[in-house]
Amino acid sequence: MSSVVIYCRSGFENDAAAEITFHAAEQGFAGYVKAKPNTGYVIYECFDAQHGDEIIKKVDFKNMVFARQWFAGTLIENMPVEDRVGAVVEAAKDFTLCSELRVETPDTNEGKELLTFCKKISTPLKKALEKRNIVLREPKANRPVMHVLFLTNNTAYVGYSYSFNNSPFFMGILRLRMPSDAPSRSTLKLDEAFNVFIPEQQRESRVAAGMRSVDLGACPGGWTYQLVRRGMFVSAIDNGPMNDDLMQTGQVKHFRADGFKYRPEKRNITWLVCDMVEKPTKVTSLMIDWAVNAYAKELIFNLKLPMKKRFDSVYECLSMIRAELEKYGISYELQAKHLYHDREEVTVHLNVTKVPQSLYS
Ligand SMILES: C[S@@+](CC[C@H](N)C(=O)[O-])C[C@H]1O[C@@H](n2cnc3c(N)ncnc32)[C@H](O)[C@@H]1O
Repeated sequence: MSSVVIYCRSGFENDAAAEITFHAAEQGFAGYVKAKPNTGYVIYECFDAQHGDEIIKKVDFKNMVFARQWFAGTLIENMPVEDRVGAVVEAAKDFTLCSELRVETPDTNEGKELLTFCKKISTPLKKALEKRNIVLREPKANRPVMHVLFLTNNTAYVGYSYSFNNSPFFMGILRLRMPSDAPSRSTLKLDEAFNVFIPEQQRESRVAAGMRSVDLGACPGGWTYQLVRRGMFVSAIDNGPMNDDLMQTGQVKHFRADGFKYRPEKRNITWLVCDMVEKPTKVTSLMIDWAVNAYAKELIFNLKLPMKKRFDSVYECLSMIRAELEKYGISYELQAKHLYHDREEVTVHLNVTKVPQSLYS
């Protein structure tokens, strides 16, 4: 496979392009990017036909911030309208047996118009692929996922991703229902972050009732709502007005204070979340301070992106975190993602797994 197809939010093609170029080069691969503004995807063309497959194995998908999904594939153009199924099957004939088929489109208005067609073709296509032993009848773990990304009704990229290194979601999008009693739509960002960053089998223990948390820039309370919903006690820091129903739960204490100055009295906070609108490097420095001083164990925060050089800005902040934590000998896991519910921002998760006690005692 000579192409890597990367899905992103429409308008972020340059950032997704810069990101795949960076990671491919870091792993020693050479190629070039084809990207058009507002198409919702970019293509990384490898100089060596084998490299598409190797890139989606060797570059850790968790390190891709702007990519919602990716796969290694080839472009099929001018499919005969009377036999598009045959054209896709022919393009996939040498694939390793895949566990499932996802017939997708870019997440754009044009893409949405194609979704009905995608649904319609899915059933005959799946049947034909099953017959040729390209896709299994029943999904099975630890097998590649086959993707068909329709760009028009007779043009598509056909390929596969590896289930150990991809997004588990259709079109790379986790769709969540907006709770009717949540105080703001931002609530979905934190809900999505918990779902994307914390593996399902660990969620019950790591995002648990009774934990203490701090929400910096909490008002009107969309993020606090998610913490309360999960049974946590929340210190909500903001000068603005907090949603009344949340205050009634008895789980929330509202402090009218500056989120950049507030620090907890005790080191008993599991979760720090932060949605203050400020320069990304300023928020990053604050998060580093909380991590280095062991004020919280797990942190989720948003970095509001500048208009230009968004890739550079995010990677600068991630480098700052790595450099500081490593300097202090702190063990951690760090992940950042341009979530589906994020717009001009990315969400970062920092899990501090070990802080040398000498740092804060
Ligand atoms: C994007 S809103 C947060 C929305 C919230 N996460 C929700 O889901 O409802 C940003 C909030 O940060 C607060 N804020 C900005 N700077 C702050 C600061 N220095 N200290 C405390 N709060 C701050 C603002 O008052 C505002 O309510």
